[in-house]
Amino acid sequence: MTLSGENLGYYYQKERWIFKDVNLSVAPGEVLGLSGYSGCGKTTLSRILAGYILPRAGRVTLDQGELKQDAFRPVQLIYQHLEKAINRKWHMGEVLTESYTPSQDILDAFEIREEWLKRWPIELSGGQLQRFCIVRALNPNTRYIIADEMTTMLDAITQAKIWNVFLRICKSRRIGVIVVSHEASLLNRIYDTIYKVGEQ
Ligand SMILES: Nc1ncnc2c1ncn2[C@@H]1O[C@H](COP(=O)(O)OP(=O)(O)OP(=O)(O)O)[C@@H](O)[C@H]1O
Repeated sequence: MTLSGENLGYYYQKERWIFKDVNLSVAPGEVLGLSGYSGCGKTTLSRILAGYILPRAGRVTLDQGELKQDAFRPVQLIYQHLEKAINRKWHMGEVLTESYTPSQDILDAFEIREEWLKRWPIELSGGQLQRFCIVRALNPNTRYIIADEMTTMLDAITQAKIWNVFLRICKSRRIGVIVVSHEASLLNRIYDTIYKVGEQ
C-alpha cells in the first residue's frame, strides 16, 4: 500500500507556482524526510499528501487508487499547531477517544497519565497535548502519518523520547511516515529516504 505523489504542483495565487513536478512515494514502514528552505512548500505538500487540499497539478494515490477521504483518513497529519488540532471544548479523554479507544499499553508508552484525561486542553503543556495528538493518529486503520514539525515545541530529551516510541510503533505496524522538520539532526537520524522540496 504505497502512498505516492505524481507530478504534484501547487500555487496559492494563480500561476505563481510554489512547487511543480514533485514525484515521491513512501512504502509501508518507510520513513521519508521532507526538507527544504523555509517557505519552499513543505507544509503545503504535507496537506496535499494527507488529502486536506487538492493539488493544482498531479495526483496523490494510495496503493495506485485515488486517496479516498471517507469517514476515516488513512493518511493522518500531525502538526505543530495544537490549537488547530484539538477541540478546546472537549476533555482530553474525549480528544483521545475521538476515533478509537487506545490500549493502556500505548498510553503507557507515551506516558499519558490517567489524571490528564479529565483535564481541559488548556490545563496541559504543549508536550503533553502533542502526545494525545500522536496517539489519536495511531488509529488501527492508519496507514501513513505525516509529522509536520511534530516535536518542534519540545525540549531535546522529550523530543528524542517521543520519536523513539513513535517510530517503534510505526515500524511494528508498518505505518509509513513522512517527516517535515527544519532540524537536520533529527531528520538525519530517522529518515530512510530524503526528498528536498524545491531542489529536484
Ligand atoms: N494560505 C496561504 N495563502 C497564500 N500563500 C500561502 C498560504 N500558505 C502558505 N503560503 C505561502 O506558500 C509558500 C509555502 O508555504 P509552506 O508553509 O507550505 O512552506 P514551508 O516550506 O512549510 O515553510 P516553513 O518551513 O517556513 O514552515 C510560502 O511562500 C507561503 O508564504
